[in-house]
Amino acid sequence: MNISFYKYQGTGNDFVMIDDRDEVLDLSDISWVKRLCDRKFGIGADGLIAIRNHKDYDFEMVYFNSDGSQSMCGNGARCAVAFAGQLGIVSEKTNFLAIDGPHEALLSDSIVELKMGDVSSIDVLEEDFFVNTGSPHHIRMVEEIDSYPVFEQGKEVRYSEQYQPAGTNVNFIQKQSEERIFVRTYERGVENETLSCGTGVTAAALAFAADREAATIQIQTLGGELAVRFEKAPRGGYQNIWLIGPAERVFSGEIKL
Ligand SMILES: N[C@H](CCC[C@H](N)C(=O)O)C(=O)O
Repeated sequence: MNISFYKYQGTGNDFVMIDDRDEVLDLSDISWVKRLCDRKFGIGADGLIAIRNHKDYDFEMVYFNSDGSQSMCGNGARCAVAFAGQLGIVSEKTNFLAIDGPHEALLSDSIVELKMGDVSSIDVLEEDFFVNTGSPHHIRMVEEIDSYPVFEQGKEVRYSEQYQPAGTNVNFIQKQSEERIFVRTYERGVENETLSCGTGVTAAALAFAADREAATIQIQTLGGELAVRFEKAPRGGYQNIWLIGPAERVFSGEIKL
């Protein structure tokens, strides 16, 4: 069976996007997901997203990491909103469903503002932090982030005993100012450093500015610039968390499944 696909990227986190509203894809068999994401034998991507109809929302996004595992993906969700705009499913505002629940998003030109789920707590782990922003994230503040061994250190934390069996994503942060951080991420399910991670920079911004009533943090990643806005919730935790940045179509094609 041949299928059409689009390739999108959000600050260098890249995805195969498929309009599966006619539900022809077998989402229970992940072998084709891994092949399409393979950078030598397939299209090549950090992840793959299938868009499906849903009776209660504009659309549903089903996200797969390149190893076939599923999770919430912030950059992928921003790209899904841009793709839904391209398909004419949404215009400026949308409500869609992802694995971690419903999300609101705003689309203007190639900028997508994505409302993330509320965060109930930030766990302090000696020098580090842990935050779940729809997917799990370990956060470590470092100096000299340019030369930091992200792959080696990220892999060690991702497979450490404390996170077995599910594992975690691992984000390294360097403070650049009170309002700006540089974030590099080792991503679970990609099992490598990615150029950016949407749920990761959201977790990093919350951990960095955890004591503020409200904040907008600019985040530099290897793949481009993102911003995260949030406020403290009255009964603890954080709410009105928005992930903001570009989402762009790179190319389209057809491939044999
Ligand atoms: N690898 C992550 C999911 C994708 C996260 C990242 N691509 C994002 O933009 O949030 C995980 O397995 O939890």
